[in-house]
Amino acid sequence: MGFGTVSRGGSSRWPDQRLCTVEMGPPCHTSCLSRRKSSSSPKIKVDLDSSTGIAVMKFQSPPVNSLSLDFLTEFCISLEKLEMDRSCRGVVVTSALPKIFSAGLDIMEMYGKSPERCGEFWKAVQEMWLKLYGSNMVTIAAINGSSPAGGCLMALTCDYRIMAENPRYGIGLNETQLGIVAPFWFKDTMVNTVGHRTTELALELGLLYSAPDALRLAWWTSWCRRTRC
Ligand SMILES: CCCCCCCCCCC/C=C/C(=O)SCCNC(=O)CCNC(=O)[C@H](O)C(C)(C)COP(=O)(O)OP(=O)(O)OC[C@H]1O[C@@H](n2cnc3c(N)ncnc32)[C@H](O)[C@@H]1OP(=O)(O)O
Repeated sequence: MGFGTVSRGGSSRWPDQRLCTVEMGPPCHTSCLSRRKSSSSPKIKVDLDSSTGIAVMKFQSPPVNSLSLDFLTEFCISLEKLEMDRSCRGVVVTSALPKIFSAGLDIMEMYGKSPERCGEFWKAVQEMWLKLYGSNMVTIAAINGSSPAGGCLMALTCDYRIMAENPRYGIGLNETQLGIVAPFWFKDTMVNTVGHRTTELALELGLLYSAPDALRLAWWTSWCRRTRC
């Protein structure tokens, strides 16, 4: 898989060349197996291959990988651990569930909760964004399913995006369709990737894009024809 250039950088872990290639090669032989580190929390599984420096973080929170307080907390802890592991240079975030990358913020977290709990949840959403956006590692979203609203934010916050091509999968900040205004920093993250005009239209109409449509609008430089990638 090949990826395009980005405007961010400044970390020693970024490759010298601005064009970065990630090889997802055949299964390793025995000597390589010892270089693999796995860790699993209830909602997130992480596999780090120290020989390549690439970690794969898989979301495993059925039914839809919604971003609950628990999920976000586990996500931040997993990212921090990788951040502290000097053998890790890049992380691929993806889903272990069929058809869904992430359904976005957990709606149940925003209903009938105490002000304290709401505050804690909202802080965790912001923390996820800050940690992912500010990561020293190369971050890649392998979007193997639908990714509305907060799921889209997470993908946009990564340095690169690859999406599986399937007409049933949509990605976008569709909050308007839900009667919610996307927070300004959701909007800014989208502007940084696809520009003002596309963002304006997408947010006004609450659009969800298919992989080829999103590619045309420069959401990413690659998409994957397999339904699972
Ligand atoms: C306290 C906060 C203070 C701050 C206040 C400001 C708040 C502003 C927030 C603004 C930003 C908002 C960002 C968001 O991300 S809001 C969430 C937006 N996401 C959605 O609306 C997704 C809706 N879901 C879907 O479109 C589909 O479910 C999906 C395409 C993801 C999957 O479709 P599928 O047909 O496969 O599955 P189902 O629809 O049958 O769903 C299966 C079960 O999953 C539950 N579900 C779905 N989405 C969510 C979700 N986001 N949170 C929690 N639960 C979710 C769904 O209800 C089904 O459950 P049941 O099986 O129990 O019925």
